[in-house]
Amino acid sequence: MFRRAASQLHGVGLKAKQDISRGTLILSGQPPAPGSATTHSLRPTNIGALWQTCGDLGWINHSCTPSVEISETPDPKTFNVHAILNIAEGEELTIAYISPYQTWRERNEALRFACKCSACNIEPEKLHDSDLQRRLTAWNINTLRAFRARHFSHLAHDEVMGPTTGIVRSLERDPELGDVQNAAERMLYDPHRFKVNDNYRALAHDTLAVIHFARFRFHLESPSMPPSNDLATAIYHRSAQSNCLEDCLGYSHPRCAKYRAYMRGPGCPDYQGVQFSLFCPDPAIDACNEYGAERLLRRHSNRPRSWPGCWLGGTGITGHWSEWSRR
Ligand SMILES: C[S@@+](CC[C@H](N)C(=O)[O-])C[C@H]1O[C@@H](n2cnc3c(N)ncnc32)[C@H](O)[C@@H]1O
Repeated sequence: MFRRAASQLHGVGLKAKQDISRGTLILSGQPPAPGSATTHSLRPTNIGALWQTCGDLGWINHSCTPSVEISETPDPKTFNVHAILNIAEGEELTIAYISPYQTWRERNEALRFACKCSACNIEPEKLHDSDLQRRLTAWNINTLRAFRARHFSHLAHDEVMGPTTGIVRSLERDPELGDVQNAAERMLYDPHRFKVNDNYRALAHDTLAVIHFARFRFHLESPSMPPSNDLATAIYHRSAQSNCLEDCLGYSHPRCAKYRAYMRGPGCPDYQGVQFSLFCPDPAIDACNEYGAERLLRRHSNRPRSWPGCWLGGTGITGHWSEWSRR
């Protein structure tokens, strides 16, 4: 999948022998026994002992916008290296030796060598924005981690996704809920975002799912409250579990028991913001979609007119929320 080759960053590095898609397992290894010798001369970094495992890992150069990442495995004796970006054939595999969510100065001080990666060698007038973006990302990550520790450290994932009314209300009362939601949304949806690594993306995704679900539940329990702007997202996350709109929203359809709602989520290539589609698995029943959409709109007719960019799609239905509400 890769080979050793001369690098523009430093000496020898690893280069992709083929296109490698994001998420691919690139190599596995075992941390060295304490005191074992290194297999070639490496300067220690804060990846620490892992460098000493050498083999191929020891040849990966650093980048502040890395393309691979070390991930732990359930077995503490092994580690994996995954691609976190799509890597084209011939491109160098790079890893972050230090946290990339620091300013240029901080990163280069921590590295103790002059980094030659493209992020460190941008035009001087772009450096300020780049530093701000990285600081903001660090702030987002810390905010999400703190929120998670506050609310979920003691809960299993299933409990989080099916919160009791008490948990839902405690989430809704959290004074930082809006900030946390913004932090998670920036990390997931901001097209100009710094490329956060997969662990942080997953953290943002989970946190947002929980917040949306809490808001959705809160709205259902308190119909006088205006619905969250992210109802569609809540439906999506809920329906991912149940596959059924009836389970999600309490709607039933006379002819189709499997009526389903889903949102084109951020993992979808044509995702364009808060957007969702409704569809019926039976393409013959176009009316089924109309019916569901109208019910949904009727139920949420008290929502603000400014409810942003939601689309209804699926068999026979494409439209904007504001258009549908006028029908
Ligand atoms: C683990 S080695 C990587 C293999 C190294 N290229 C070699 O040929 O031995 C780490 C060393 O490579 C150099 N290096 C790695 N990434 C670099 C980068 N982005 N810019 C400049 N030097 C880098 C640094 O000297 C660092 O201490």
